[in-house]
Amino acid sequence: MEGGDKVGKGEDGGPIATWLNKHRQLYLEATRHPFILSIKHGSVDISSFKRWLGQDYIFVREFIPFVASVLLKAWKETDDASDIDIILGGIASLNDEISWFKKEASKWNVPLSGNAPQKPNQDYCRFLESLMGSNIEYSVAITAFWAIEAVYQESFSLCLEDDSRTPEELMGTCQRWGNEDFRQYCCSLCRIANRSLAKATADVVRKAEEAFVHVLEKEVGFWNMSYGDS
Ligand SMILES: Cc1ncc(CO)c(N)n1
Repeated sequence: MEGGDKVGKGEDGGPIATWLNKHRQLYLEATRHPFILSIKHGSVDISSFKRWLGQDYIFVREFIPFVASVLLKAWKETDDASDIDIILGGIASLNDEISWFKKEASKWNVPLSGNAPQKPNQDYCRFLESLMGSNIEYSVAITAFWAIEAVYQESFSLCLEDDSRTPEELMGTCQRWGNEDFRQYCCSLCRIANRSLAKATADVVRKAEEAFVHVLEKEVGFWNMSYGDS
């Protein structure tokens, strides 16, 4: 099965399906990274996993205000109340996620406080911040939001496929983002983004595509950071 088809298209086509084709190579780099494949194949280096865990906690803490900013834009710019419900659901699951990170970090002896963000993480967080301003259109922000969630969904669901040899102690991590509910949630975000883009000007659509590409690049950088040695 081709990667982008599962969480990408939603049911209504739209620009996102086109972008997934156009940027397929980069999308695959982000969703089939050697780090994820090493989890799937059972050969993952646990120190890489621990580095990813510590860094991702820092990222998720930054991701919360970003999602809050998307919620605010939705409230201002859309007349569809279900957008708010779906984004609010995302915020609720981030609340669970923070607790999960704390539990998981203590299980692996990964310190969470005083853990400095590495360069690719800083770059990614700065990019998130650049999307939080009120000058950034809802279509652009919701597209980035969808892409950020979709990369994790697509990546971790690979580790749950029947042929995977994911280590038992990493199954919880893979299920967190690879599960069916999270996939559905990503599909909802994709539909919202497509619908919003359908009403946007050509200039905004172009900016949203750019944000999508940036997310993919930042995700690759983030995986590389976890995977590298030291
Ligand atoms: C780097 C990164 N991208 C996406 C997600 C999904 O929430 C995450 N937790 N971390």
